[in-house]
Amino acid sequence: MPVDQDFSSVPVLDYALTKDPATRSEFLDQLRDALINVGFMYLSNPPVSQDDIRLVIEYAPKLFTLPQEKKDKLLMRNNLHFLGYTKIGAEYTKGKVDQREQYDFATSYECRWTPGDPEYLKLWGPAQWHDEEDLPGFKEGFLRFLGQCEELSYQFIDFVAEALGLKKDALRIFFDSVMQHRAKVVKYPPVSEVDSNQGVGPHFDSGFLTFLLQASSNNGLQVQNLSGRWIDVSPIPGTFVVNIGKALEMVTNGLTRATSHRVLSPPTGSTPRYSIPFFQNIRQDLRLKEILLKFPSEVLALRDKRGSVGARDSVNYTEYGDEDTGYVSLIGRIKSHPDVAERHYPELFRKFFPQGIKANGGSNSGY
Ligand SMILES: O=C(O)CCC(=O)C(=O)O
Ligand SMILES: [Fe+2]
Repeated sequence: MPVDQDFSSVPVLDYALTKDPATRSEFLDQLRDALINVGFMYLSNPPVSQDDIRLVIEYAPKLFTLPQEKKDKLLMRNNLHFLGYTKIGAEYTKGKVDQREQYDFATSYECRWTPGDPEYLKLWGPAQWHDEEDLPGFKEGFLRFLGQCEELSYQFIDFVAEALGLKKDALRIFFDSVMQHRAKVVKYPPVSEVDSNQGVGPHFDSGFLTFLLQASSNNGLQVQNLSGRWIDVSPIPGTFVVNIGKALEMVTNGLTRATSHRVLSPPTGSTPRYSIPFFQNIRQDLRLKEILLKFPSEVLALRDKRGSVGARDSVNYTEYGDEDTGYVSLIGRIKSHPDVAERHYPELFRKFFPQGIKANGGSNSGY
């Protein structure tokens, strides 16, 4: 694509347009363009209660001001499902330490792994929560918020199918009737308080769609355009930022773009930045290469007009296609959280960290 047609800002799509038959196709046209050419968009007027959005944003800083020993009780290192609290310094992207503190939560789910099953079934299981008296109302409010994000993620995937010229329910084959999706609450301290400005290093998300709430007014999130330039995604109150993961890019044959993104730490003297991403998972037992979706030629022509996207700073998900999606996700988690892997997945840990954690660090985020 000629550089003058490359994106220099992230488009804003208004979900209210989907409600009226007269404006629905306008939404689908904007969505198609954003999916193919940008890979990122803001979504205004999302079907998620603004009261619940305000509620989870209000709780975000409180999760981190709890005494350290309370946070440590929920350490992800002690959790088979990679759920819980991660201190600064324990997470890596492309072998470099990310300067962020975070909790990984998830929608409700009981682990289904039993001996003899694939190990990746251990990835899904119950989240860890603080005692009710330490954060009254948080668990209930956050789960209510996650339920709405989940519903939005299914509605949105149907719009993605339609925008790409597929049947409305064509992408539903990637979901089981019972699924687990994940979400995080993240804190990025100012650069003066941490070791580098790598809030999170350049990466692609791994699943289908990500819905991100920017929970403070700080800049910091950036996406890489087709020519490799970093573009700011400044917070717009009341919106979600929606982006595409590697799995969706793969099943759409590169039609939709998983776009490389990163977060720079807030500058010295700034308040911390907070964010709340929701990650839409897909079934764990699929091999993406075996699933062929057929797109209309006029839609494929739009991809060809865009051209192929050159190498990005991010790591790749080359395993997708040949392995079960659950295994690919597990590898992503192992590389991002080697301390969890060392404890709960010793064989895979040795495979990916033959010299131990310190020698080669982790290698990607993926979430
Ligand atoms: O915090 C953000 O704004 C982005 C986080 C992100 O990209 C991720 O965790 O995958
Ligand atoms: Fe991400």
